[in-house]
Amino acid sequence: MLALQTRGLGKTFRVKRKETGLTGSFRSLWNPRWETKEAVRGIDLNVHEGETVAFLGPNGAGKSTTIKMLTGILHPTSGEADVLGFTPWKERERLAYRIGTVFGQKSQLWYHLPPVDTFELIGRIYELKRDDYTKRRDDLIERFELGPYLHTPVRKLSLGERMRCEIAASMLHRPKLLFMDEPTIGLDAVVKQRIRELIRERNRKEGTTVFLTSHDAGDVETLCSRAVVIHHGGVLIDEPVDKMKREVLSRKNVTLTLPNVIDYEDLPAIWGGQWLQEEGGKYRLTVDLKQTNIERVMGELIGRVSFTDVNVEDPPLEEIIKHIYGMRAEKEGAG
Ligand SMILES: Nc1ncnc2c1ncn2[C@@H]1O[C@H](COP(=O)(O)OP(=O)(O)OP(=O)(O)O)[C@@H](O)[C@H]1O
Repeated sequence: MLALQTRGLGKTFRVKRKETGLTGSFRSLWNPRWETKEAVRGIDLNVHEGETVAFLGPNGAGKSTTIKMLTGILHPTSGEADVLGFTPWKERERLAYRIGTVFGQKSQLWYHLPPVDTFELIGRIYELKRDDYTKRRDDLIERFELGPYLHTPVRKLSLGERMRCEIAASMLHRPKLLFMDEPTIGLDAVVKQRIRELIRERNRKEGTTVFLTSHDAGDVETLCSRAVVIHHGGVLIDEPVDKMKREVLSRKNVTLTLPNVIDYEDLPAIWGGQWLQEEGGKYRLTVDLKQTNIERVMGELIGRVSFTDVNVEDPPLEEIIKHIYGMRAEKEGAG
């Protein structure tokens, strides 16, 4: 069964045209000129119940605008969407009972209240039966380990603590479909990983469909089974994450901080690795995990370079997407 379907979904904004110079600024104040901006241009998507979909793309690609249309916050300019049997912008309230939303950059918890009070309010807003609500709340508190800060006002929580509460709150009414816009933004690696596990667990245990945007390749790799990449408002790639992993997610960036700035030529050749740009005393090595593994690379580095700090992470998603374009263009050229 489909949880979500769109056909030609598009959104155009009307924006004031920027005029140059002082005279232009005054003119646009009294007599603004308008132009249209196509944020989303005809997206076709099918998401099945229980799927975990990463909705990716560079800054300004149209991800948030699409999520806003799918949750009923924005009216589209063109096209259709069906989310759990509802047309989001026409049946927003009814849809709200069936979906959960998490916006990493915007808190949905009451800032001055402790999370436990927000949970209580949500329970009442969604008219949850008392026994069901208590059981569900206590289960989420236990799984998300919220006990220690349940009674602390949200404004005093760390970002990681708040995000766990945000996600638990979005799940209180057992939504069938979760929309998450950058749920791990700004979190440290350990908290990110824990949050991914918790979302994945809900997907496995309750079959919750997850539709997530992120700039973090780790979110895609550990959480999602399918990746949809959009660019300039249209779908470019729609494929299983496993395929993407085989092609491009098999790389890691190792950043070393050296005590002194040295010449690139003095850096040792590392099997399966390639040295990239330098910033100050930082040197980046891109490692192809199809050829080697991090343990081996670290072994080689420790014996041959003296460094003061090391950091191993996924390449930025923008880099991965660029790499995909490059590979596809090469293939098409060769074919
Ligand atoms: N209310 C608005 N009025 C005018 N233009 C808008 C509005 N909202 C978004 N846009 C424009 O639409 C385009 C898509 O924006 P959107 O926020 O959907 O991108 P995004 O993929 O979510 O980007 P990011 O990764 O930076 O959050 C951008 O060019 C943006 O400037």
